Amino acid sequence: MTIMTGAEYLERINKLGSEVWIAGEKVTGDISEHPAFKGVMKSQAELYDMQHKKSFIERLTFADDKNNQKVGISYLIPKTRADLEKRRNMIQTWARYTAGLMGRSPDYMNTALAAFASSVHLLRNQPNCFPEHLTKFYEYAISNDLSFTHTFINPQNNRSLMSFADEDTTNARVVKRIEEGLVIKGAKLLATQGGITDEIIVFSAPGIQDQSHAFAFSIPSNTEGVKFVCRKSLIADHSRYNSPLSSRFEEMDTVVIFDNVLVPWDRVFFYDNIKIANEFYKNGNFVPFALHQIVSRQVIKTEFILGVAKLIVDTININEYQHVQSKVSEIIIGLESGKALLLASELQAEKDDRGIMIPNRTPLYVAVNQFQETYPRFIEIVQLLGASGMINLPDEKQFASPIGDVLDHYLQGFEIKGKERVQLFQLAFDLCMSSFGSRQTLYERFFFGDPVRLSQMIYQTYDMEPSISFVKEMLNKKLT
Ligand SMILES: Cc1cc2nc3c(=O)[nH]c(=O)nc-3n(C[C@H](O)[C@H](O)[C@H](O)COP(=O)(O)OP(=O)(O)OC[C@H]3O[C@@H](n4cnc5c(N)ncnc54)[C@H](O)[C@@H]3O)c2cc1C
Repeated sequence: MTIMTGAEYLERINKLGSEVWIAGEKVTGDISEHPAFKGVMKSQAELYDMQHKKSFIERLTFADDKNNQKVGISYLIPKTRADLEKRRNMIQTWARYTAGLMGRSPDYMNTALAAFASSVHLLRNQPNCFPEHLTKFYEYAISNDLSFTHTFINPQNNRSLMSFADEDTTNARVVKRIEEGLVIKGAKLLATQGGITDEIIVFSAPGIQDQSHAFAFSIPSNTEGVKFVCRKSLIADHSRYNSPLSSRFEEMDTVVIFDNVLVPWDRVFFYDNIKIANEFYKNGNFVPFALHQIVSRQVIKTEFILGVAKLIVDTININEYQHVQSKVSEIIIGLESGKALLLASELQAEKDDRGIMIPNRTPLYVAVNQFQETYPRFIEIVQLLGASGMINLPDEKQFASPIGDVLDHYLQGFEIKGKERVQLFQLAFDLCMSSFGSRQTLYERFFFGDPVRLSQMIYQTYDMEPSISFVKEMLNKKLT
């Protein structure tokens, strides 16, 4: 097999029949027909179909000569700056289709797996590490265009620095090491799209101190004992007019429970190695490659929010007010900064010893940390511009009813009919005020981790020596 079609994705996930719990019931039958999943699975399927369309094939795939097949660029391990540009174009093409609202479009985890595979050297000759399993699995994933979710965060029961002193009864951990593989028991807090992907990649949370928590592996989502427990669905309505975003892009978040799950050895990448667990992500290529994907998507999302803001401004004709212009400019500044930081990461990319082109992580760290603050502000700006228009939104049925013509008249905007104006504001509501929109804000606030610790990471990893020397030189300079 080579690149997957949408129909193949749907068929595969339905066939898996993973254990998914929602509203107190186990999903039975085709999950792609379930009201909570059908929108997002359809969108995901459409992304896969794009890989086959003449107009997108060049942007989304490359020829893997070794295996004589077409492969999604999301799996590409870049060797040149041109490869990085190709990656950016692929990510942004898919992101444009979802307005950047699907943080777990397939490229996110494909990129992560490619990053892991390009860091296998860190596992070589280390205790309890299996670099060959990772390489083989990466090739298998490419050949089958596998879809993934991932989970690493532990349940939020005790975040104290001393939590390791308590007995662990909740976190997913290795409870047995047997001939067939590892046995995992416990939970991981979050897997977005849990239960609607082929596989789940599971790895340790940062800063672990217990050997039994130090692992990385991938298993099929329907592995015996794996349970995905959903939150409530955030789809208000399946009508594209009433809920244009949540009806298509509500990804679902799940708690993942491992009930004595057997992970076969050939799927274990490492285990019982605290040093590797803490260093593999930090020193490998995961951070720069994942961040390059995230920032590429966030740029498209910002472009979308700018469009929403400007259309609201035009629709109620508030262009002339200075504060309105300043507010829209804030979004423009965010957009242009994001684009510049993304390009800076590519321009400053360097090849590592193995010839892999690594985008510079510093501008990407800055971009993602900045977005954690600016995204909620962009949402606030749309609310401030839209005002009461954000809430007074008759639905599609009202416009189709005998009162529709009257509404069309009284709810008209500047040079636009009522139904069209309300459609725009429905979209703004879904982006900023619906349950779906609120989750989007939380998502971006915590994308790639807690903003507090992310900014600390920038402090800890930034090379400030040139600035220090600069000041020291200035202090010692004698006047002539
Ligand atoms: C919508 C959404 C989707 C997500 N999807 C996924 C997914 O698919 N897979 C996945 O694995 N994860 C996912 N996550 C989890 C995400 O990675 C985490 O939210 C993020 O890493 C922060 O961790 P936490 O939520 O456990 O927050 P916590 O670590 O519990 O933080 C809670 C609060 O305590 C403070 N705090 C805690 N510990 C410290 C400390 N040591 N020092 C200073 N302050 C501290 C934080 O600053 C914060 O204010 C998702 C999160 C959200 C919101």
